[in-house]
Amino acid sequence: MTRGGRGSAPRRGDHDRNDRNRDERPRDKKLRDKPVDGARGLALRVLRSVRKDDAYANLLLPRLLRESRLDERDRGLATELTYGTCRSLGVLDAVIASAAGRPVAEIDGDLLDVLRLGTYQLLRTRIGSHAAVSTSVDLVRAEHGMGQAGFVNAVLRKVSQRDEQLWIDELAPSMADDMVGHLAFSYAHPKWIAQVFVDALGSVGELQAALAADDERPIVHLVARPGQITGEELALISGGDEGRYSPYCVYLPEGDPGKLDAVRDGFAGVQDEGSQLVALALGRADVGQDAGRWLDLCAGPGGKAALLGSLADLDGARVDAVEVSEHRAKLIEKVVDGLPVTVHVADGRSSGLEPGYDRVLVDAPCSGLGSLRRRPEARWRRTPGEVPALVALQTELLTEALRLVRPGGVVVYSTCSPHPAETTGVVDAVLAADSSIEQVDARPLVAGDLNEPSAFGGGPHVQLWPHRHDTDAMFLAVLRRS
Ligand SMILES: C[S@@+](CC[C@H](N)C(=O)[O-])C[C@H]1O[C@@H](n2cnc3c(N)ncnc32)[C@H](O)[C@@H]1O
Repeated sequence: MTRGGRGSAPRRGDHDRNDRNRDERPRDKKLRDKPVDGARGLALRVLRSVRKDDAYANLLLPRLLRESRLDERDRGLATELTYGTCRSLGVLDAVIASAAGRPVAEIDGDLLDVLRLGTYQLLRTRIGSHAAVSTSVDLVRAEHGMGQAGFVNAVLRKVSQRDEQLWIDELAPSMADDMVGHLAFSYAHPKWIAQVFVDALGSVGELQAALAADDERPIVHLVARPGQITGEELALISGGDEGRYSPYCVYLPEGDPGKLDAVRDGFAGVQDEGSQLVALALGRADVGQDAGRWLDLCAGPGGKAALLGSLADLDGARVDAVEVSEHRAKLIEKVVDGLPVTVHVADGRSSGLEPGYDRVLVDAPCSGLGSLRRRPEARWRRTPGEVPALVALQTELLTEALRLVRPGGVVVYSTCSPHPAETTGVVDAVLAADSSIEQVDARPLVAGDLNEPSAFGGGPHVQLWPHRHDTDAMFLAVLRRS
C-alpha cells in the first residue's frame, strides 16, 4: 500500500462524527434512528457500482457529489475514501481474506464493499480505528441487520490489530525473493503491471517512484489553443504556471477549469501535457512540401484533433479525423467546432479515405496503463490477457496509416501505455514488415525550442512518465515513408 495516500488523508477525528449529513437511513424500521455517515454512504454506493456495474469511479463520484447535500469537508472525505479504496482494491482484499480466514470470493459482495472501505480507513488514513469500525458496522446494520454487522465488526477488529506495514510484512512477497512482487503489493498494483513498468523502464531502479506516482492526483493541465491565446496569456488569466515542455501548456494547481472564461469560450481546453507533445511532434516533423492534408486516425474524443486543428488552421492545412464510435465522433465535433477538421465515423483500418496524407496521427486504442492515476479502479480491472488483441489492432491501424501517408510524409504512433508490446513491439513489427519505412528521432520534435532532447531519453522513440515528467505515460514514435 502506498504511503503517498497518507499525506492527503483526513486527520484523525476530522470525520469521525456522524451527527450530520444523514443522507442514508436504515431500511429496518427498528434501526431507523441510527444515523449512517453521509460521506461513507456515498463512497459505498460508488464502490458497489464499480464492482457490480463496472462503473468508473471518476465519472460516477462527481455526479453523486453534485446530487448530494454533503458539505465541503464531507465531499473531501467521500472523494478520498472512494478513490483511495478503488486504488487499493487488490491489496485490501488480501488483508480482508487473511483477517476473515476465507477467500474474498466467499464473502457476500455487499459486505465486501463495506470491508474494503473500512480496511482502507484503518490502514491508509489517519481516521481512528473506532470511527472506521463503527461507521462500517452502521453501514451493514442498516442494510443487512445485526448478524452480518457482527461479521464485519469481527473482521475489521482483526484488521485493526496491525498497521499497514505489519500487513505488508505478513502478506507481501519478501523483497529478497521477489522485489517486483514486494513493491507491487506495497504500492497497491497488480504484479503484472509492475513488471510492465520494469520492462519499459529497463530496470527496477525507478519502479517505486513509478508506482507511487500512480497514486498522486494529477494537477490540471490546460492547453492554450494556438492562434487564439498564448500559453503566457492563459497562465496570467488563469493564475496558473506555464508548462515545462509544451509552449501551449499551463498548470492549474487549483480551481475548476470549467469556470475559466478562456475554457468556456473555447480558447483553451483541458489536456495532459504529454498529449499536447504528441500532437506538437506531428506538427513539427519535417515533411518537405506540406500540401496540408493531415489525418487523425483514432480521434475520439478529440483532444489531439482539436490541437492539430488549431495548428492546421495556422498553416492553412485541413485535418480528417476518423473515429469508429459514433458517440465519440460526436464529442470530436464539439471540440473542433470552427476548426478545419472533418470528422468521419469509420473504422480506421478501412476508412475509405484517399492515400497521400502529409501527416498522420495514430493515437491507438490501448490498455491505458499510462494513465492509471486518472482512473482509480483501472489497475485492478485490466488483465494481461487483453493486451494481444490490442496489439493486433494497433498493428493494423499503424499499417493502414503507413499506407495512407505519402512518400516523405510522417506517421506519429502513440499510446497512453508504456507496455513494450503495445509500444516498441508494434513499431518494430511494422518496421520489419516494410523496408520503405524509417524511424525518425522523436526527441527533438517533442523538445521543440524549450527543452533539450536528452530530457526525453535515449531515442528514437519517446516514453514519458508521471514520475519523470509529471505527464501521463505517453509513448510516441515517428515514422517516415521513403
Ligand atoms: C486513445 S483514444 C484516442 C484519443 C484521442 N486521440 C484524443 O486525444 O482525444 C483511441 C480512440 O480510438 C478509437 N478506436 C478504436 N478502434 C478504432 C478503429 N478501428 N478505428 C478508428 N478508431 C478506433 C476509440 O474509440 C478511441 O476513441
